[in-house]
Amino acid sequence: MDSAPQPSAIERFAAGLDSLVAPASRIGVAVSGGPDSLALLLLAAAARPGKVAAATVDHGLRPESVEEAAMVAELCERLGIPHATLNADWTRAPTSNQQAVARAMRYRLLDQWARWDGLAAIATAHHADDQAETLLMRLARGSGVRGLGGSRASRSLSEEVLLVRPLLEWRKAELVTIVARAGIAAFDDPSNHDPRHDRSRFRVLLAAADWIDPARISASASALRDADEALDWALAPLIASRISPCEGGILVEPTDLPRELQRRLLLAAFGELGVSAPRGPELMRALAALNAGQAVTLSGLKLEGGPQWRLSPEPPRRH
Ligand SMILES: Nc1ncnc2c1ncn2[C@@H]1O[C@H](COP(=O)(O)OP(=O)(O)OP(=O)(O)O)[C@@H](O)[C@H]1O
Repeated sequence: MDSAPQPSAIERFAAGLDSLVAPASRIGVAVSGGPDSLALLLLAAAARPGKVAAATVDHGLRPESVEEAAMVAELCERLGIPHATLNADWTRAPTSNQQAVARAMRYRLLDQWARWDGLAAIATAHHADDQAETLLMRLARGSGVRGLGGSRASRSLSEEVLLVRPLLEWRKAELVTIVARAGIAAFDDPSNHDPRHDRSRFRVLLAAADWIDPARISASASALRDADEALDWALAPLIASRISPCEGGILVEPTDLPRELQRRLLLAAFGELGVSAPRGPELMRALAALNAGQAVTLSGLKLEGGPQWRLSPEPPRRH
């Protein structure tokens, strides 16, 4: 079957993938059956022959999902690529926040599969148009540097497995062309057009504004991701030198730090006490109070301000 993308596309993809995962390593591709991940499959199969396996997660939440997984399995068989269908095993199918719950399940299953099959990394097909949608969505929610940076090209999925996104600089139209040229019919997930999802609304908005170039927005997201990584790099020695244990809690030394580093230091202190991060606006209010020398309670902690901040578990309330 001659479904291989153009040599220039394979070369471009291979260069990007090799910068994320060592060329000798076997990788897994996450293929939903949509055009983006089918293009990823074709590119990976051509760029790393014999070192690619594919998996489709059947979330069991839409009646068509069985057929979609079977179609990807059949295509992989024709391409000579090993394929696994990973079935979500819900003790209780999610009723609220379904997309986020399904995503968490998907990454868990993909990670288990990668470890079982000895794959160094899982690749997903997130692309520049996704990044642009994410940035706009998060701007509309008032996100900070981290949120606006969108998806990273590489992060750990677990201790043994990397999650890589080798298509972040590719446009969706390029991926659609690769699949169409190969004569493959992709599935269309109806939830991608569901106006109840923020992402669908921003997709429509971007498509209608032909004066906005998603690749430029994606370049901004990439610059913000670099800035976010630089801030984390600057924070690491501050965590070691400015957070210390004290009787019944921990002390934080915030003096002279810019507000964004104070904010990250405070988040690190929450982490050290085993408390998950509070919502952004709540954290900003607490930060202002601490800098004004006040005491506040947040996420079950008592925070006392001043030149040094003291964080301790909130005493149990008396009834
Ligand atoms: N059912 C699936 N089986 C295998 N891979 C999938 C499945 N759904 C999504 N993926 C992978 O994840 C990529 C992103 O998919 P999609 O944009 O639908 O997910 P998302 O939930 O919006 O993104 P994220 O996972 O970053 O939150 C796809 O291109 C594909 O590589």
